[in-house]
Amino acid sequence: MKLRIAIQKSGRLHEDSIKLLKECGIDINNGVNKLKTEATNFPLEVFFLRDDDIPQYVEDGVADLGIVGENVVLEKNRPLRTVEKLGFGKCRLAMAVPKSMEYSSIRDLQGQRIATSYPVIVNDFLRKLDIQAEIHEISGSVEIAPGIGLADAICDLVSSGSTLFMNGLKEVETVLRSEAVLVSNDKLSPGQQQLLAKLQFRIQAVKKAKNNKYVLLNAPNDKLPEIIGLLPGMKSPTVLPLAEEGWSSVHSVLNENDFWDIIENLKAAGAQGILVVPIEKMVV
Ligand SMILES: Nc1ncnc2c1ncn2[C@@H]1O[C@H](COP(=O)(O)OP(=O)(O)OP(=O)(O)O)[C@@H](O)[C@H]1O
Ligand SMILES: O=P(O)(O)OC[C@H]1O[C@H](OP(=O)(O)OP(=O)(O)O)[C@H](O)[C@@H]1O
Ligand SMILES: [Mg+2]
Repeated sequence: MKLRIAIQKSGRLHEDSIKLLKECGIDINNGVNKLKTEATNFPLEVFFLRDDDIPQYVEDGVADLGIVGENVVLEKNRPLRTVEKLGFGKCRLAMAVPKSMEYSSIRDLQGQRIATSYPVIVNDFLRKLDIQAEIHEISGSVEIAPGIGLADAICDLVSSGSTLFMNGLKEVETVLRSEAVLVSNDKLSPGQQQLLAKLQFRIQAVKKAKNNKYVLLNAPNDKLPEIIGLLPGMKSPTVLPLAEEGWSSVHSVLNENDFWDIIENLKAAGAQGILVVPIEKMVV
């Protein structure tokens, strides 16, 4: 018994998808131009596909799992289960118009021509806002559309915004925020569900580790109560005596989100020699 997972053959999600499997301790040899491969140390077969085709393959049961952007999952509108958000491929689907266009609200798109590769999502978005617009579906290079007179506005994926900028466009509405997700169908056998649970457990440990840092610092013993009060830790911080009398080493785990604030406070409270170390896996 095994699981079959579909990942992007090439493009924005390809490398991060492979990296995630590797970080989960799954070794796959992805030879150039090889469209199918087996993991050597986990019952997993990997298919390399165009991302647009992944939802359909998973729905049909040709693959049991897929790694794909939420934007594609929504656009393809297939009955898939989102197992886990993966924290990469973060982007937004946004409306953009030429820089010179005066834009004050979504009403300004009434009656306009909008070019997009996401007609389903855009239609749905506009319908809910009661805006009628003409949607032109194009499969790529969407940002060029206003410049060549094909459309008045576009709706496409944005992350840094540099593609919009280079094409003389400005972002005016966020339609959707997206990241890569692990999806599955509901056809998994009990044995496959167990394998999926095992994979999900590893993914969660990798994700948690990425969001946290291991922090070591030295503190004079009289400052310990204040410093320990600043540190969350997995249970509580570890305190070990230093060779030098009156000093201790304090170890803890900090979340990426409040990391800088806590570090500043630790320093102000008298912590010295603060070391911050990445965590490889984290199981709580
Ligand atoms: N600029 C970006 N920053 C971050 N994530 C992005 C960006 N652009 C796209 N993505 C995410 O990566 C996914 C794949 O993007 P990519 O541009 O590689 O797709 P594609 O050209 O349709 O590839 P394919 O050849 O597989 O059809 C998108 O569906 C989206 O979820
Ligand atoms: O805001 P930015 O950082 O500039 O990113 C946005 C661009 O990235 C994606 O295309 P990609 O580069 O993946 O190429 P593609 O057109 O081949 O899909 C997307 O379709 C935008 O064109
Ligand atoms: Mg595609």
